[in-house]
Amino acid sequence: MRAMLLVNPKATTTNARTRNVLLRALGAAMELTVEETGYRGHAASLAATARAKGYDVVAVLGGDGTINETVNGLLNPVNGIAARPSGPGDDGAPAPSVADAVADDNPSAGRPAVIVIPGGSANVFARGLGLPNDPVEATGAVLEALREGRRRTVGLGQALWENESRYFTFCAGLGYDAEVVRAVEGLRGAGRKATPARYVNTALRHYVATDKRRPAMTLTGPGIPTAAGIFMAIISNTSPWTYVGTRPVRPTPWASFETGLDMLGLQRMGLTSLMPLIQHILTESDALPSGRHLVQLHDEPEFTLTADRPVAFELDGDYLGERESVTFRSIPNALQVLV
Ligand SMILES: Nc1ncnc2c1ncn2[C@@H]1O[C@H](COP(=O)(O)OP(=O)(O)OP(=O)(O)O)[C@@H](O)[C@H]1O
Repeated sequence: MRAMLLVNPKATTTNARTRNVLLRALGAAMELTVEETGYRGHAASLAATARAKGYDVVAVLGGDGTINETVNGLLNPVNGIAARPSGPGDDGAPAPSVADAVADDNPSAGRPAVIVIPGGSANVFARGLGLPNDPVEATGAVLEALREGRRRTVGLGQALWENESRYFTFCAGLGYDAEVVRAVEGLRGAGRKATPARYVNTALRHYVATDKRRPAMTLTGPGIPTAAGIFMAIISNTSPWTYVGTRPVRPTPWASFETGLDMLGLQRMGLTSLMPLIQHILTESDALPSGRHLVQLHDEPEFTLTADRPVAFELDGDYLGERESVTFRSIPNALQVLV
């Protein structure tokens, strides 16, 4: 089995020691090529190369940002760069190969499988797959999966806007949540670490500044009742949405890698509406949050959020600018993960 290991040396909890442990452990089980990412977007082009060269596996030691780039590289084989597809299942790639054609029913079969070793700050995708949030322990779990030939096929989300599209592994967001991601990215650019406390503090401070009077967004979609007056929306491909330390945060508790996309939209941003919601999503309850100011979707193949002015947009915790319309699609059976 041939594997390419992508290491982001700049990821929050990645260091030379874990890198060496992983190298030795995976190297004993597979024929391993190691590549360090040197800049933003590098993981996407390396993953696209791994797919083009017929690697069986792409392993990632890094955070959710590096995983996201890797997945986009695997699904958009031209240097990992996406063009806006014209219809469902068309990912802007060149004509399908024989392997792709064989894999029609299960598109994941035509691509390298993925190994995820958590090396970032939150590691939501790895933890959502049930891996321990420790790189050495996660390596042990992955080696066991390799020995037992275990792999899981997961669906992905895809966001499409203007002339671009991008896949996401666990979430996307429009509005307040993306404003907080943008603010934390600004702090990281100034040299601060992205700790759970920093996210919570930034969210609390930013709450004062966010627009709580004029909702910008409207939800539409095939078979979905139109809902206007939405301030913020969380789009989920799995649950939990994120973690505060070890505590899972579950605004869309029914979301899963095996179903379509879920969404939670907020039509009120006042504290009296937010406090019970925050309390609910921090519990382990499988019940959906309740309230007349909430717009909820479960297991949907496609929907669109349109805004009457540009709103902040994030995808897998990566800030992607301000947008006025984003369509979200579920891409079933997109990826095989050794887990
Ligand atoms: N050598 C590098 N120097 C600077 N940035 C890099 C380098 N390699 C990758 N990156 C970028 O760093 C970003 C963040 O990395 P990554 O997600 O792996 O770790 P993290 O930020 O610590 O984790 P999390 O995403 O969970 O917060 C990625 O989006 C990637 O584009």
